[in-house]
Amino acid sequence: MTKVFDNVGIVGAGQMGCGIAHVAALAGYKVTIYDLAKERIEAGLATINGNLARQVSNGKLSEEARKAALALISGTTDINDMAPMDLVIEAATEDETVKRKIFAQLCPVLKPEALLATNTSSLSITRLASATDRPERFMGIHFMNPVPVMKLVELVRGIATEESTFETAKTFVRSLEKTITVAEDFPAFIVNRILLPMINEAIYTLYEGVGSVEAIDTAMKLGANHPMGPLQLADFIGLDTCLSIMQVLHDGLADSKYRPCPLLVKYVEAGWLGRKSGRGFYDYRGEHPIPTR
Ligand SMILES: CC(=O)CC(=O)SCCNC(=O)CCNC(=O)[C@H](O)C(C)(C)COP(=O)(O)OP(=O)(O)OC[C@H]1O[C@@H](n2cnc3c(N)ncnc32)[C@H](O)[C@@H]1OP(=O)(O)O
Ligand SMILES: NC(=O)C1=CN([C@@H]2O[C@H](COP(=O)(O)OP(=O)(O)OC[C@H]3O[C@@H](n4cnc5c(N)ncnc54)[C@H](OP(=O)(O)O)[C@@H]3O)[C@@H](O)[C@H]2O)C=CC1
Repeated sequence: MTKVFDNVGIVGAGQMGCGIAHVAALAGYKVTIYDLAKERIEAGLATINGNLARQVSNGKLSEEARKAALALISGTTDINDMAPMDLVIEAATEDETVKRKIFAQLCPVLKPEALLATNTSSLSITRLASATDRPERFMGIHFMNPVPVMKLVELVRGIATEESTFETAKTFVRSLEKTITVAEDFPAFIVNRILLPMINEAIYTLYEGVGSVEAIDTAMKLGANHPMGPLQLADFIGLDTCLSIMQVLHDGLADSKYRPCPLLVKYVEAGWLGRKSGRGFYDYRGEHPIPTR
């Protein structure tokens, strides 16, 4: 597959940043992951290594390809290391203030011709672009979780995104062997506009006592053939991210049907963010996940 450039920077060594680094390195890009804390980066690199090793043991990847991909990935806590990047994908926390602050620090470091993209799940691309020095070279490249497995990437242009930026992003995503869908710049785009209200409704179903965590997840897995139950999926996405997306839908579309369930708010306030914090609708701290309700 044709590579469009060599150096890809990722901001945020969370589950998405690491997943994007994983697939980009497998496609031959030199990847640098930036995050605030050294421990985050170390944990992220360990996760990538584990996921690559699993692909080797499943026969999906050769040992040589695993080693070659790992050798292409490095981590940094110094934003100045983003200077040589041709494309930077921001995959930090789903919070507009956090993302704006990152762009303010990142833009002066980048080459003028570098492309900047965000993996945001919901936020306005046009508004985020306005917080950069390059709205014409800025757009949404929205990967799905888990990135190494999910085939889709949503591409979202802001009002100022140039056609050449969009074309380069398409070539980049195709070089990762992902399928593209194009969404307009409306709150939460396509996948999350449809998926998150379903998850929020599952949380209301729990909140109103219609079913237990286990009943709701079993119902949707066996009754609707979903690979994961909606509460299991919410924990997998991260409850903070789910809440942020619902808030963007609620604020952006001004319709009460998007009101985040108060139980979701409570879990996030408790720091029960799902798998990444060890507890959400399930408790992951033991050998097997145990429903928390
Ligand atoms: C919030 C947003 O902005 C947008 C989003 O991403 S919304 C979320 C979209 N994602 C989904 O809806 C995921 C729904 N769940 C699924 O599709 C499946 O449960 C799943 C693919 C995650 C796991 O599938 P499964 O059959 O239960 O598990 P399993 O057989 O162990 O894994 C299947 C593959 O996924 C891989 N995998 C599972 N979890 C993984 C992870 N966290 N990271 C990387 N790879 C993972 C496994 O290694 C395996 O790979 P191979 O096929 O190469 O062997
Ligand atoms: N989870 C999902 O299923 C999906 C998420 N997304 C989107 O991808 C983005 C990342 O999500 P996800 O990976 O799940 O989130 P995570 O919480 O797993 O990771 C976010 C990472 O960003 C780091 N971070 C926070 N602030 C900064 C900063 N100023 N500079 C550098 N790094 C920072 C966090 O560090 P710390 O924890 O120390 O704050 C953390 O390591 C979000 O925009 C989300 O909406 C898109 C598709 C799917």
